[in-house]
Parts: sequence; structure tokens; C-alpha cells
Amino acid sequence: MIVYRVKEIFYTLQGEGSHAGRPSVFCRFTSCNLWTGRERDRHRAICQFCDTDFLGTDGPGGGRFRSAADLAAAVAKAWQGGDHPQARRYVVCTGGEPLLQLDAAAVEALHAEGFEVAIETNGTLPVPTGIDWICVSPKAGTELALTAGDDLKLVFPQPEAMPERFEHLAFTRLLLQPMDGPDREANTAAAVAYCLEHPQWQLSLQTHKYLGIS
Ligand SMILES: C[S@@+](CC[C@H](N)C(=O)[O-])C[C@H]1O[C@@H](n2cnc3c(N)ncnc32)[C@H](O)[C@@H]1O
Ligand SMILES: Nc1nc2[nH]cc(C(=O)O)c2c(=O)[nH]1
Ligand code: SF4
Ligand SMILES: [Mg+2]
Repeated sequence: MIVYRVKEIFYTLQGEGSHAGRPSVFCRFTSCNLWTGRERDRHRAICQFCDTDFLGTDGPGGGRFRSAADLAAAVAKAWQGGDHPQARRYVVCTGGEPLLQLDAAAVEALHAEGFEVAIETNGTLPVPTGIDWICVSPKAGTELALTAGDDLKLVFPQPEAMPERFEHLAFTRLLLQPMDGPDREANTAAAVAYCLEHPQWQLSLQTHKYLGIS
């Protein structure tokens, strides 16, 4: 039986959010509940601005893993940082929407391989126990199932999901990330202006795109 479908597994720096700059293995799960991933469906998706190819299992390190232990072994194989007393191994589970697949067994197996486990999620699905770092990125037109965590990283601007709506939630940090696409420059300027006026919000840039790394 195939348990986990993964688009790609790769080692890079976390580009976004509070852990930007941290060496990380990215485990990108296939599929999302807010878009099919097909360009022809984008205009009618709930989430229309996605910057990611999460379809299939054909990326570097991707595949179909038959158990949590197999998945964790593939993640461990991708880690290139060795072991150091001041740097725990770090895996970022993303997608697609990782919470369609990531379960307590996978989190446990990743812990057993020595990883601290982070997740990037749209916040619409319940989380399994044991995840060490939760980043929720809310999407207009959806209801949040996850209203507490570490980073709340809002892609900006989304007219139907403005920052005020999320300020009362129980997150350690509130971040605005400029929406990439044809208006990235204007969106970045608008996000800078918003943070300057509302200092409870901080800017999150997608630094990997500026650096030209994955
Ligand atoms: C591709 S998503 C995968 C994880 C999950 N489905 C989610 O939406 O959080 C990873 C991160 O990229 C952000 N993102 C996606 N498209 C973006 C865009 N065009 N500009 C800026 N951030 C984007 C998401 O909001 C999320 O924080
Ligand atoms: N370097 C890098 N940092 C990231 N942070 C979140 C990402 C994602 O796609 O979830 C991402 C990504 O795709 N690459
Ligand atoms: S929820 Fe995340 S993965 Fe799904 S389409 Fe939106 S940004 Fe992409
Ligand atoms: Mg990305």
C-alpha cells in the first residue's frame, strides 16, 4: 500500500518566515485541497496565486513511500548538514497541502531520524500531534481550522483576507508576505507600507527567489 505521495525532497535554506536562512530539508507533499494544481483549473480554484508545482511524484527525491519509516529515511538521506550540537536537523513539510497526508506516524518517524519537524499549511485541516513548528498561511474564501501556532504568514494583499481578520489569533508572530506574480513589486511596497503603519506585522520576503536557490 502507498501511504505518502511526495513531489520532491530537497535540502536548501528556509526562504520565508521566522526561520528564514535556516538549513532545512523540504518535503513537498503532492496535492492540495484548494487547487487541483492544473493551470487550466487555476481561474476557478479557491487559491489562485499559488507559485508551486506540487503535482505528481516526479521531482528530485520525490516518490511514493510505503511507510512512515521509509519517508523519514528519504528525508534523512537528503540532509547534508551532518550533526552539530547547536543545529538540530530541520525538515519543513510543505506541498501542496501537507496536512492531507502528514500524520502522527510520519512526525514520529521524522523525530526518530533526529529531525525537528516544521509545517507550512493553509490552516484548513486539523494537525496531528507532535509537530514542532507551525506556520499557517490563511487563504481568502476558507475557514481556519488552525487558529494557534508559531508564524501566521499572510500572503498580501488578499482583499477578502486582510490582516485585521487574523490579529486576534494565538500566533507568536504575524508576518505579511508580498504576493509573487506580475504585481510583486507593487505588492512588496504595499506590504512594507502596511507593516510600517501596523508594527504588530513584520515583513516576510521569499528570500530564496532573490537568491536564485530552490
Ligand atoms: C506553496 S504553499 C504550500 C503550503 C500550504 N499549502 C500553504 O498554502 O501554506 C507554501 C507557502 O507559499 C506561499 N505562497 C504560495 N504562492 C505564493 C505567491 N504567489 N506569493 C507569495 N507567497 C506564496 C503560501 O502562502 C505558503 O505560505
Ligand atoms: N527555500 C524555500 N523556502 C521555502 N519556504 C516555504 C516554501 C514552500 O514552498 O513551502 C519554500 C520553498 O519552496 N523554498
Ligand atoms: S493552499 Fe498552498 S499549495 Fe494549495 S494552492 Fe494555495 S498556496 Fe498552493
Ligand atoms: Mg515555495
